[in-house]
Amino acid sequence: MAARQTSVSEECIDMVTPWNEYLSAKYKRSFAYHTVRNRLPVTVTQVLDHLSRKKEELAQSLGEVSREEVKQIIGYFSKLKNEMQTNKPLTPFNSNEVDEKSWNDFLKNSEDSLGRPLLWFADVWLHIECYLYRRIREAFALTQHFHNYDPFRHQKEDAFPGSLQAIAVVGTHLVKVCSSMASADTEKYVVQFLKLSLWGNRCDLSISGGKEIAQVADPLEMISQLDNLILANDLPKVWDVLCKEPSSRVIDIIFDNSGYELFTDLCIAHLLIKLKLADKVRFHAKRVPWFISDVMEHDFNWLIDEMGKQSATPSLLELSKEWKSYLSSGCWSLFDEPFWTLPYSYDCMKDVDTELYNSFKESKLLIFKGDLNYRKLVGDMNWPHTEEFTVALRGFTPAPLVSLRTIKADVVVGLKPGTAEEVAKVDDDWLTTGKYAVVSCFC
Ligand SMILES: O=P(O)(O)OC[C@@]1(O)O[C@H](CO)[C@@H](O)[C@@H]1O
Ligand SMILES: [Mn+2]
Repeated sequence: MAARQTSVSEECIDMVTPWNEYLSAKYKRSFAYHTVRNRLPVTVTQVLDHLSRKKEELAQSLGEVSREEVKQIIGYFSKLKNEMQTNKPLTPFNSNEVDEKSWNDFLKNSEDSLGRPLLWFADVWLHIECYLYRRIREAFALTQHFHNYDPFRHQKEDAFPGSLQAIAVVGTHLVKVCSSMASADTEKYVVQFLKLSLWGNRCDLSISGGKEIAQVADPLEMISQLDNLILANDLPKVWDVLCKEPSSRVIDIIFDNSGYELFTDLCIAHLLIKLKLADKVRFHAKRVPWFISDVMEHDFNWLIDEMGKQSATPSLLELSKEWKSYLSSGCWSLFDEPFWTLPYSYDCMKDVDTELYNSFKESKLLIFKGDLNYRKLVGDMNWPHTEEFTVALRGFTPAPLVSLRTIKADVVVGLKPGTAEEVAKVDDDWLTTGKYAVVSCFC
């Protein structure tokens, strides 16, 4: 295999991402570069620090062997950080996980025509960033005691108390709305809860560098003031899809983050069932720790259990009970297909996971949450901002779908001519802070 240049400074070009090119850290004036250069090493360092701090505690509860394994993991992460910072080739996985062949095939097939592997600062940002989280997973997969360890769990759980008040306000509102809604108000409330879930996507621990973000105390009050920050708003189209009486009564929600955002997603699922706009909701979570705050099965069950302990808020007790019964009756179901933690954009789903793609064909509506799902929908490419969402999907249209996403990466489509320029005038960093949002629908 021929060696490629590995120096970061030689590999990167001092420019913004050109239009219609893939986002990549090779463009020094891009968010991808900032992420690979600064944000991702911080994520690895935080995991390292966490383990170093917990070493004693873990050795006491798991035994002396675990101490050796913590050392092994720390060594793995130091090496990983070095590989990233010195722009080394992306190496294959070797820990016998269920998705290993898919990942290694992907890496092999991504080599260039001379057989040179991917590099951290040269290739598609989406692939690089997903690879990092899969490598974090591998460090634990290679051990015995930490095989299923989620190094981000403490951050996800620690963020919960800060959003409890907001959860209580929204939960109490949901219960009230469901018990007394006039049919003329149905659209109003469905749209309101879709907006709550949209803005819930601001709560992502990966954008805040792992720091807790407390949710505002009254999100109902807040969302009514944020409409002008939704730069493309297809909510009316979403409502039309939901009202139609097609053969399918199944809705899919492809989760993003745990905690408050997850709670708002479950509120939508609750409302859709109560209003008989769906008979079944299928949720899709991640099977490995992902982008710090993404929902895994444990986080999902943990949230519903925690709600069931909030005796000061009867609505949360009621919802917790009802959601458990939805799960046991099969009205709600949770999946964690390996596809979501592969690096592929969604136009590849049909070939890479045909079963998942075919199951989506049965859906009335696919609801994709968050920034990373958006990047995978539009292929992590720097589309002109006025490009149509449907074009950017490049054929990924198994069923009607909507993306509810606050903008945290420098790609966005579906804007009216002039909108991007107007926003850029007032906010330099409008593409990366999560202040603005889009609701983009294909139907
Ligand atoms: O998908 P989410 O949780 O909304 O956001 C994930 C995120 O924080 O991570 C990526 C950069 O590291 C960005 O796409 C985005 O900012
Ligand atoms: Mn996320």
